[in-house]
Amino acid sequence: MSQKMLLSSKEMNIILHRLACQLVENHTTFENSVLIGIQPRGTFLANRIASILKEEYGISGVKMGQLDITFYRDDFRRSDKPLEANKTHIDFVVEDKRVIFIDDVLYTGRSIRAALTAVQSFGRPSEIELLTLIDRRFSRHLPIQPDYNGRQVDAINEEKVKVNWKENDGEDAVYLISK
Ligand SMILES: O=P(O)(O)OC[C@H]1O[C@H](OP(=O)(O)OP(=O)(O)O)[C@H](O)[C@@H]1O
Ligand SMILES: O=c1cc[nH]c(=O)[nH]1
Repeated sequence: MSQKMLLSSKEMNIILHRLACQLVENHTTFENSVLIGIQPRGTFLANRIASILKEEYGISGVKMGQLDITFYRDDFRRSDKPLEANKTHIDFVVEDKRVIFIDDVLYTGRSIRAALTAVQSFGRPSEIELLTLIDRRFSRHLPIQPDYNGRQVDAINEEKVKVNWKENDGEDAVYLISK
C-alpha cells in the first residue's frame, strides 16, 4: 500500500475558508438555512465550516444536524462487513428550510442519494444543496454533483481518497491511497 498527500493542513485550511465564504455569499445570515453533516466523516467538515462561519463572519447559532444514512443505502444488504450505524441528530424540522448537506468525499453519489431519502423523515426542505471537500469526478453512478466543492480528484477505482481530521485522526490532511 502506498499513499500520496493530496492536500496539506495549510491547503485544507485555505479551502475550508473558501467554502465557508461561498456559503455566506449564498445564504447570507443562514436565517432559513441548516447544515447537515453526513455521518460519520461529513460531520467533522460540517463542524469546521460552522466554526469558520462563527469566527470569521460572526454567524453563530446556525442550525446543525448529523444524518446517518446506513440503512438508506441501496447496497446495505450487499455489505460484506458488519454495518456500523451512527447517530442521526436533527432536533429541528427541515420543512421549508434550505438544507446544505456536507460530506468529505463525493464518489459514486450513492451516499448522497441515501441522504436525500433519509432527510425526508424530517420534512420537505425548500431546497437541498451539497458541499463536499473532495469530488472524485468521473466516478459517479448517479446524476449528483456538488454545489460547493473543495478539490476535484481523478483517481482509479482501486484507489481511495482518505480525509483526515485533527480531532479524529491527529492531523488535517487528504491522502490518495493505492492498494
Ligand atoms: O459517493 P459515495 O460512493 O457514496 O462515497 C462517498 C462516501 O464514502 C465515504 O464514506 P464510506 O462509506 O467510504 O465510509 P468510510 O470511508 O468512513 O468507511 C465518505 O465519507 C462519503 O460519505
Ligand atoms: O475515495 C473514496 C471513495 C469513497 N469514499 C471515500 O472516503 N473515499
